[in-house]
Amino acid sequence: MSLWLALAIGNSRLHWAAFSDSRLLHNWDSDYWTAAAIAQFAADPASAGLSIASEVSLQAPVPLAIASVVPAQTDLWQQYPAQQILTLADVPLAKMYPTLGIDRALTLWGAICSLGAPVLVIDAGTALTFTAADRANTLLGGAILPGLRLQQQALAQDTAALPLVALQPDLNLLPPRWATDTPTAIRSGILYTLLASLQDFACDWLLQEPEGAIALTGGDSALLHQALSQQNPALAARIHRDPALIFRGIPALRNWSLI
Ligand SMILES: Nc1ncnc2c1ncn2[C@@H]1O[C@H](COP(=O)(O)OP(=O)(O)OP(=O)(O)O)[C@@H](O)[C@H]1O
Ligand SMILES: CC(C)(CO)[C@@H](O)C(=O)NCCC(=O)O
Ligand SMILES: [K+]
Repeated sequence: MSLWLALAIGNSRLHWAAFSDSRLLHNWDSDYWTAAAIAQFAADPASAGLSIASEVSLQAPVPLAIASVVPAQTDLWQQYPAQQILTLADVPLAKMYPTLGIDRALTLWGAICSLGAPVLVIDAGTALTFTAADRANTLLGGAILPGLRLQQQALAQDTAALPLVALQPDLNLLPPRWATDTPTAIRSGILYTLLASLQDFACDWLLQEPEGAIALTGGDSALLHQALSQQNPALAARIHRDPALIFRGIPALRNWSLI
């Protein structure tokens, strides 16, 4: 079995998937790697302690498809000998604009490959993005806002009195909306407005495309899906959560040849 990896470089961390031919075996997240760790991995992949290492034989260097929205990280990984950097030109979507993030293009393409078009993707990452395609795989556009952690950090960093709070101490319990202490007021403000944004974009999407699919991915997708299922169970049930969405369409990219 020949193994290759896909690496999506986000603004907070790395997202990985292991593939055997076009089959996605397994996906996981990690912190950023140092240049030394990358060089070590190129020479001796088993040394990285990847959890797939025991199932398959790892040839050095393991082929690696990279999608990055962080130029400094792209530079670092360009030193890796068996990499292919994915670009918008590889993604078979029409009407992409030149500065569209490759993660948004790939995640949308992944959603089309797994759910079909038309589809709306909600990526709850460092930035939270909405990105939609019509039934002809044409990008309709979308929106970008600060994600959950970024909102918490912005409040804590740019005010004197507001602390950095844990967003939801109990995943199964939405905070009271009308809070009477500071940490709960922050949780309420961020969570209820994010849920409102999500519902507003989703409702607009379903007006436009009543049979359209909706996919949710990103580091905060579990929390947001759980919170939404308490607030709006019918909408939550329509939303397909898939942490590996960005990887689903990589084997079906343009000119794809397993690197
Ligand atoms: N270990 C972690 N590091 C960073 N964020 C985490 C972690 N665990 C959970 N999160 C949550 O995940 C969110 C970031 O999501 P994700 O990891 O998908 O972002 P990213 O892919 O690095 O960023 P982007 O795609 O927007 O550039 C944060 O808002 C945070 O609440
Ligand atoms: C919006 C983010 C940060 C989400 O990861 C990324 O897709 C990006 O840097 N995009 C560039 C701008 C755009 O997509 O319009
Ligand atoms: K920036």
